[in-house]
Amino acid sequence: MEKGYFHEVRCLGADGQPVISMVPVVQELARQGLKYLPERFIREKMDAPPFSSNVGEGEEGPPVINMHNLNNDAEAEHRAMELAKLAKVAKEWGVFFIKHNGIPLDLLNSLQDMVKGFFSLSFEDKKESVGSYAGTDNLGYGRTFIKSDDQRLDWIDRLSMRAAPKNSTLGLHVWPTNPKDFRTVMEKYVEEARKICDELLQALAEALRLDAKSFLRYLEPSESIVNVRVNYYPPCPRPDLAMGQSSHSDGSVLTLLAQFGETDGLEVFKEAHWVRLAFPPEALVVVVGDFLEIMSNGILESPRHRAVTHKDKERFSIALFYNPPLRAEIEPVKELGTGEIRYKKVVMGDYLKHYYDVQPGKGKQAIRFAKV
Ligand SMILES: O=C(O)CCC(=O)C(=O)O
Ligand SMILES: [Fe+2]
Repeated sequence: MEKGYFHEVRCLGADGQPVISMVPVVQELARQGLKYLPERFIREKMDAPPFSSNVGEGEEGPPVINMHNLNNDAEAEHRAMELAKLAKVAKEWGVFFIKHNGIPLDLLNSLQDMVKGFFSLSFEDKKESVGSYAGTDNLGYGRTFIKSDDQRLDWIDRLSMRAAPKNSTLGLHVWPTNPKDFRTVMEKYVEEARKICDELLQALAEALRLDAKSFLRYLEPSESIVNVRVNYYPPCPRPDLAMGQSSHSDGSVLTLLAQFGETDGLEVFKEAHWVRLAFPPEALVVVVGDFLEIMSNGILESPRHRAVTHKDKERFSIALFYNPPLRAEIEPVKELGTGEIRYKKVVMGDYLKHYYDVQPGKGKQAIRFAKV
């Protein structure tokens, strides 16, 4: 391989012993203008991208939810209609767009400047800006879900941080110090995003005719956990052979996804097809996570989803994962328990440990841990 920049990732070698795997920094490969795809990024046929179909707003894609109408002050009739729409899309897709979400446009623009500012730094400056990698490889600047030295790699670089509870550093220095305002801006965004998640969790419970607090009661503001992950997919020499992010479901209650610009890339698995979602301008995406699947006794299912890459275009997405504290015990809502109970009570921390143990898995492997 060319003169290289590498993420050093602790994982297991062929003999099962811990090794440091040298994972190429994808952005640096793209900066070198590679014309071919290095072998470690070539995917097996089965999960290669070509089986996708494209859908946009108003076609067969998931309808856009208008947050104005979900507001408690909205006209009763409008609210009831929006709740019905929400129930339908959440059940059928497990993923949907929201508009009129109340996040000021200038905040989203500043966030974009911060994120792009960080990724425009040299590799050395990024390392200096972030300070340290996480002990496990799921926080900090680098790579997630590298399990073995010979694993096929996604075409992605990442920056992951814990944004709540506030000031929970876990002893890590994962917040960039350059750009200077990165943390302040991201924390402002997280504050707004969290309000949206709370409103949605209340609305989802009502949409399923449950007590409004059924899901929210796990997410006490001072204790709940917000992890933010910036996904950067640089231009890729062979999008037909590579994957930006492999098929997975999210280890969250809800995930709120923002992307910059209109370059698509998110695909959802529905009725045996990968469906490429076109982002309406200024919309955010909401993804049902594994914990909401458990709480709703499978009435809502966390969708398998993945991200593809483009030949000449880069793409950024910001995923915000919203979760109760690690000691919380999650179980199907009691009111749903009149029929068959399909999920066991799980401790958040135990489930997440399992989730990280099986990732990168084949789609929805982790949830089996919670199935009765
Ligand atoms: O980049 C995307 O659109 C998908 C990101 C995602 O699914 C994740 O980070 O969990
Ligand atoms: Fe995801």
